[in-house]
Amino acid sequence: MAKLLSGKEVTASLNEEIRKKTELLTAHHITPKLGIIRIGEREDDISYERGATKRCETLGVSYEKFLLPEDASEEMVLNTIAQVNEADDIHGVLLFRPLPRHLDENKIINALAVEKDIDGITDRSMASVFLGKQTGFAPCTPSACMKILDHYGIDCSGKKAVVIGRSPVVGKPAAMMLLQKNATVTICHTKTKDMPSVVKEADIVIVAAGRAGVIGADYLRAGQTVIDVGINVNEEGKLCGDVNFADAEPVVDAITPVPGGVGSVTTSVLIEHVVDAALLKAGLAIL
Ligand SMILES: Nc1nc(=O)c2c([nH]1)NC[C@@H]1CN(c3ccc(C(=O)N[C@@H](CCC(=O)O)C(=O)O)cc3)C=[N+]21
Repeated sequence: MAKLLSGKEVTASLNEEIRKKTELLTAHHITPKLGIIRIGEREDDISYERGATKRCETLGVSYEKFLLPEDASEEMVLNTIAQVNEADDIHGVLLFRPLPRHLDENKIINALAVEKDIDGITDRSMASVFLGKQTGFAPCTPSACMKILDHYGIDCSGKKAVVIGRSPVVGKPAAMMLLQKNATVTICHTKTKDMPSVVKEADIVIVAAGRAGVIGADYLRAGQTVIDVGINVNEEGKLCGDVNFADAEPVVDAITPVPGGVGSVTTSVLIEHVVDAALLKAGLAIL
């Protein structure tokens, strides 16, 4: 039976740190504020938004939503970004991805002020992750994976790590963060040959495949730590990961559940980044 890596436990300790930081801000009459830009009505954007606004409320962070229709023009979106960039009271911005197909994602993302880019989506933020520098915020989801490994004292140095998925939001930055922790890193993707045997070699597996339950026992072995990034809704309407939990759990050493794993930590990291952005702006912290 695997050790359960509870996101709730990591979230609880992160929330403690966030509270200390908001107290410092309050002492300086500053309320940290999150700006949320959502284009359209995508179900997973809305569930992330619901989680984030709820967490804002419990942690004393304010927020403002900027909701645009699915068919919003590039000009409308760029105007909204200019508005949040200029808003003196907004410290960090969450712009949901992917954007609707008719929009130039690269142009829009890079219009966001880098100091407000708390989900590390701009090229400049991403470059700091790839260069191992702390000059911007790292994307929240791979950061949440690292927080879970740190919290449970899972040492990556010299270990074989496999990341399944190469998306700019999760897979690629996760691989760079594992490299920063001195792991030997392999990235698997849809063109990888004989993925099960590659994944079996790993000591640490980060799964961001983007498809429900696709990683089963044939990919896994005893001794592994498995971090499941997937948040999918199955036929019964229940949340499930990219790992087939029932198959994996009896085999591996440690695994994150879904729900209650990476997703809940991601939301806390997002709020921590808003608070950090407010501290940085006020000169109360340095990166
Ligand atoms: N720029 C950008 N960054 C993202 O990270 C991003 C995005 N766009 N677009 C949408 C997807 C989807 N996504 C979710 C995160 C948490 C829950 C979620 O359900 N969270 C629950 C916990 C779920 C659990 O316990 O596993 C909560 O926070 O309470 C859902 C979906 C992020 N994404």
